[in-house]
Amino acid sequence: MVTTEPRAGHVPAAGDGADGTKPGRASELLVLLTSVGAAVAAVAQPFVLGRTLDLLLRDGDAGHWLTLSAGLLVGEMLLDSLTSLFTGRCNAGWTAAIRSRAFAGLLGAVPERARPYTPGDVGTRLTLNAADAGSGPAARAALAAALITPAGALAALAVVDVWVAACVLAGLPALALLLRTFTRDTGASVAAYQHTQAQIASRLLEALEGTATIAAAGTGARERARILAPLTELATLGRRMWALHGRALGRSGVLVPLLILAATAVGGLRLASGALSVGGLLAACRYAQLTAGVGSAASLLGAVVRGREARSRTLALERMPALAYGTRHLPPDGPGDLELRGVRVVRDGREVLRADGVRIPGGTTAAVVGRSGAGKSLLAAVAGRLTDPDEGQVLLDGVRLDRLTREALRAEVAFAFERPALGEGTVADAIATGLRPVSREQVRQAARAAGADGFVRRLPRGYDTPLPSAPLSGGEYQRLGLARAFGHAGRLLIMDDATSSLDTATEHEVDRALRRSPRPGTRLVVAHRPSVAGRADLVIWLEDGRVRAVASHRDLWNVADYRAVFGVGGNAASTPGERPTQLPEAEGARP
Ligand SMILES: Nc1ncnc2c1ncn2[C@@H]1O[C@H](COP(=O)(O)OP(=O)(O)OP(=O)(O)O)[C@@H](O)[C@H]1O
Repeated sequence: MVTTEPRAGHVPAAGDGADGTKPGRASELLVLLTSVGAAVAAVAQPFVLGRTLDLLLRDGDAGHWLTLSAGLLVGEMLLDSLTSLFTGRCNAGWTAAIRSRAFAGLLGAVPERARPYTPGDVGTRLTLNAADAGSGPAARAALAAALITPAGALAALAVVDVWVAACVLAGLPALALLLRTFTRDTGASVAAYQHTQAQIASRLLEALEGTATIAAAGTGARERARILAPLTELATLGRRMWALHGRALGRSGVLVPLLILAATAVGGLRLASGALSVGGLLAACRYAQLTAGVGSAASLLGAVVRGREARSRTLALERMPALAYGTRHLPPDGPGDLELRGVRVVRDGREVLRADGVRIPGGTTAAVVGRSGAGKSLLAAVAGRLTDPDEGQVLLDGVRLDRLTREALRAEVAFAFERPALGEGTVADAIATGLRPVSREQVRQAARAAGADGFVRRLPRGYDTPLPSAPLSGGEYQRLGLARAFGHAGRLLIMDDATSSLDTATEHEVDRALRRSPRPGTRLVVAHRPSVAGRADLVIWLEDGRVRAVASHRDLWNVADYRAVFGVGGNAASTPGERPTQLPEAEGARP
């Protein structure tokens, strides 16, 4: 049975309650309650104030109406302050939850699916967009309350004087139209603005990664222009958003006073005809003002629209497809037999890998060899289930990888990459990080096997040196990545270009140390050097995504096409089986 890994969005993320409840929900409710309370107080005020005025004019004593007026005023102020407080808490809670869910979605996704998202784009989604999305719920609650005020005010106005109410009602469609146009236009601009922001961040990060290349090529000015190119568009979009805001405010700035003026005029006529008291006129004018205040919802509406667009960007990370895991475990003490059966990988409608009947006996080392783009990394990814093949199966000790539990898979299959991501802890942390706890002694052993112990001990604080302050070369960093993989290796270790920065002698030492390990396991090594392929027990030779041969390096070396993979020409026999020619001495390995 195959179970689906709990989706990132369903995993209680940092900031969620222990029961998985949404962190901002309580604050969101409080924002709604306090802003509704403030709206009710605002709607009640004109009526109470008008009544108080009438009583004062008539008797000179308004009694408890005066207290009620003061109470409503103070109450509204208090509720407004509480709304601000809860809005801050609500925004922070939602932002944290949205960010950690998006992050969890990204980390749990099939790496293949995460590839199109550049680091800059991801950074923008996790920072700016998460914050905008986190402000959305409170803005929505405030907007709902903000609509209560004009609706309530209109109803109260109808009670106070139906003619003034009719006058205000006649002007409302123009205000509604204004808000509708604003929402529509802002939505499109905000989406484009957020996209362009991400574009600039992506280009900046790309350039930061390639500073050495840029400096060497002297292309700094061109690079700067490339990064800043979308800035013109960003500025245009920003100006357009401000123009939309300005236009909405300007139009409502004309419309609202006109509406209030008309309502006051009608109220004045009603007062003159004796149909309305002085207090009634005061209340009617205030209600007209509150009803027309619907135009002020524009800024809240802007925040809601911005939040909605930003949320769709964080959801794209949160809902990335995750690998499904099974419920099976591997047979204990299995040798690590690996088999690829009818494997086919298709990308963009093109078959990029086909491997059928490829068997790697447990405890042996297999080198994956082929020209650039032949499918080596893809085969390594499929063999360790970083991605699933579109067809076929991969079996480890007879069990399909996709039937294994996540723990069984990751405990028994370790990866080492060309550019490992080791975090910002100490050197010891970098090696020890993994599914299983690793003792200090095991950290040292792994480092020794990876040829890292010597340089680590020369670091200012040895294994306790924080990585960001450790002056490491590319090859040394790579050896720490190897040490981590060795420290956690189960029955299958996959090394994808993981020794590319090592000199041949060090690489040879690493290989020897691995062979001496008490449980060597099976190793799949993506190899670019004949020396590595020469030391492997067998070679999987890939050509244009297909397995051209599985044989020993010694046998394959007879084939001119195979030698050409390593850039070695010569007129040796071009079919396997003939006597092998010698490897170049410089590579230090003979088949
Ligand atoms: N996500 C993808 N979308 C489209 N094509 C892809 C994708 N992943 C891999 N490919 C294609 O599959 C082929 C094999 O890629 P792979 O990275 O496995 O090559 P490789 O042999 O490891 O190359 P190199 O030695 O240069 O690293 C390439 O043509 C590559 O463009």
